[in-house]
Amino acid sequence: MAARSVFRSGLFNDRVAIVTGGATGIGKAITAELLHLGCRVVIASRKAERLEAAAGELSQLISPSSAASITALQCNIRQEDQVRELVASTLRLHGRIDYLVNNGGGQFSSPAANMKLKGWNAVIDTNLTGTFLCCREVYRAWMKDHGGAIVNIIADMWRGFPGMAHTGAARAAVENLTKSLAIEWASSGIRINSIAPGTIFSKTAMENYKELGPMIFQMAVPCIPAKRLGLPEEGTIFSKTAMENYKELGPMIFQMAVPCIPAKRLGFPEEISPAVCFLLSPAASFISGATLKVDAGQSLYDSVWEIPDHSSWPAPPEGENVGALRELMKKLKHKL
Ligand SMILES: CCCCCCCCC/C=C/C(=O)SCCNC(=O)CCNC(=O)[C@H](O)C(C)(C)COP(=O)(O)OP(=O)(O)OC[C@H]1O[C@@H](n2cnc3c(N)ncnc32)[C@H](O)[C@@H]1OP(=O)(O)O
Ligand SMILES: NC(=O)C1=CN([C@@H]2O[C@H](COP(=O)(O)OP(=O)(O)OC[C@H]3O[C@@H](n4cnc5c(N)ncnc54)[C@H](OP(=O)(O)O)[C@@H]3O)[C@@H](O)[C@H]2O)C=CC1
Repeated sequence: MAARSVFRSGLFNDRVAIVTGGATGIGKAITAELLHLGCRVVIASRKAERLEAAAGELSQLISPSSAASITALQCNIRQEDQVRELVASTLRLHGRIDYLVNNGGGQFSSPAANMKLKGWNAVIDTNLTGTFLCCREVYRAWMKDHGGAIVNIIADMWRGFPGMAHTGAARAAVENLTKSLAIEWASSGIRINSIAPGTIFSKTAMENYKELGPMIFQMAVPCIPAKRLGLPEEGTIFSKTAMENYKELGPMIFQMAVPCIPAKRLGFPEEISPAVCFLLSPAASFISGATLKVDAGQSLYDSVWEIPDHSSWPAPPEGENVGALRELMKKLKHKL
């Protein structure tokens, strides 16, 4: 991958950053740009092999004259002891931590009614508790006395997140956590902000959704008068084999978003990393507790979640306005 940046090269010379999830997708683009700017970057996530491979690949981008370096440290951000060890190892290695990018995270798609408690907890633990633990550990071990900058990657959950209710709840909580910490830690010279990406395509992000089968069937339930899926012996929709046919639709979920994006195309990780670098940089020296949406306006526009036509709501209260509308509709019907 080629790193580019609109920022002055050397901007982050002698600075040290931890990027969780820094081996793939958005995190990898952030790491590449930080390296390009001279930063010493520690990337941290669960899959050691993928982490090492990414560190090897990204180290090729570093020019011999650069102060930049990259180190891979395995860490599951859901585990308090592992987060503590990540921070301690980074300090042993580099003696300082200037920046933390809480990018590691994710979820699966499922209607809320089908989520198991274990799945709900996995998503909350990863995105909310993991972010909290990383913030708290860098604060206690370094930033409390030396200051620093933190960026939390959240999501486009401004109108809820139907189909991924767990992540919507977790990311909204992280946005609020960002505000609390911006105030509690201001006196240490810490700035903390969030970035809310729109729909961003990367191979690893897409692979996470390869099994969309059950979701697609479940999404049909509200449209079925019986309000349940038909069984094979009833000659209708749902069967294991029918579902298998839709297993590979995962990647489509990204393409399906395009009509809802004012830019009429997907975003890419390299369109998130400059915003992260900006918020970490001295150019953002007066910005804290803020959230920057990097979504081409998607959050202001349309939603991929279809609400089927229905008449399930209680009737409106009778009165002159309801009566007037009824008369109007009757007249209109006659005209048509
Ligand atoms: C329509 C929307 C428009 C959406 C339009 C599309 C826009 C996309 C916008 C957002 C994009 C991104 O964030 S892209 C980033 C995507 N990348 C990632 O998500 C990577 C990280 N994700 C993960 O690791 C996982 O998704 C996560 C669940 C968080 C953690 O998984 P783990 O295996 O580590 O967790 P465990 O502790 O083992 O628990 C797993 C439990 O989670 C549940 N679970 C896990 N996968 C599941 C699945 N596919 N379906 C059901 N349930 C599942 C089960 O209950 C599992 O338990 P059992 O029942 O025992 O098996
Ligand atoms: N792509 C998109 O459209 C959007 C993405 N986002 C968010 O941006 C972030 C990056 O996503 P993206 O690059 O797209 O997708 P990826 O799947 O490529 O990245 C997710 C990264 O998080 C790491 N990770 C997941 N769980 C843990 C954990 N428990 N501990 C440590 N690391 C973990 C993964 O590594 P490993 O599995 O090795 O642990 C992986 O590197 C995520 O938080 C994602 O939810 C938000 C909005 C939209």
